[in-house]
Amino acid sequence: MISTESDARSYVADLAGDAAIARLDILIEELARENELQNLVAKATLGTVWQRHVADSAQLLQFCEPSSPWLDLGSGAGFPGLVIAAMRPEISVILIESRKRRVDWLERAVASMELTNCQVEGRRLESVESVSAGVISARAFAPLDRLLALSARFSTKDTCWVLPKGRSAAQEVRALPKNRRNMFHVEQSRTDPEAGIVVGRGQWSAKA
Ligand SMILES: C[S@@+](CC[C@H](N)C(=O)[O-])C[C@H]1O[C@@H](n2cnc3c(N)ncnc32)[C@H](O)[C@@H]1O
Repeated sequence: MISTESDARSYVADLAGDAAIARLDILIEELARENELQNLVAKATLGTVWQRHVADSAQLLQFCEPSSPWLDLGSGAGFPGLVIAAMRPEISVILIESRKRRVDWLERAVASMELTNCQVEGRRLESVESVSAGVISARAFAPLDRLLALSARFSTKDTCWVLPKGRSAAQEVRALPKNRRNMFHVEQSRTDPEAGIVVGRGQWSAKA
């Protein structure tokens, strides 16, 4: 379990190296500044930002082979999407976010971090043009059934899903229709012993 800030930083460095750490340091510095102006993350989490946000995002790389495009739904402050883009420059990452101030923040962060593999779709997911996603991630975006209904059209038989879901992960999977829920399983989070990540592969069909 990743239980200190230095553990979290080393964990990310081991997965992605110094260039990624340099980009993430920029993110953390700018996030602290921007959080004074808009509520991007809970203020209390800024002191443990490597554990609560950066490593929490980075761990998704251990559950899914990254492939393009990686769609991050409801990116908000940029987690996990900005972290994945910083750690995997060879993957194209699309951040989908509807709130204007957050879209502006994400665009500034992409520029400051000098990410050339990351694009911000500043609109509601419902109006984003369909693409075949290599990976779909979403942290704190929507209940699982709604998330799947909204994003089914981006999935193919090869799409990998990584959906941090906190304590409700297993319960949300159990609530899916019986004949289709077996494409998902729950992995334990490495940053929070009580949290689960819904992981799956395949195409979700919006119809039963
Ligand atoms: C609770 S925040 C989570 C942000 C980030 N993923 C994180 O974990 O820090 C959810 C974000 O989803 C965005 N959102 C909600 N519904 C959306 C939709 N239909 N399309 C695009 N973005 C949406 C909100 O504006 C908000 O920024």
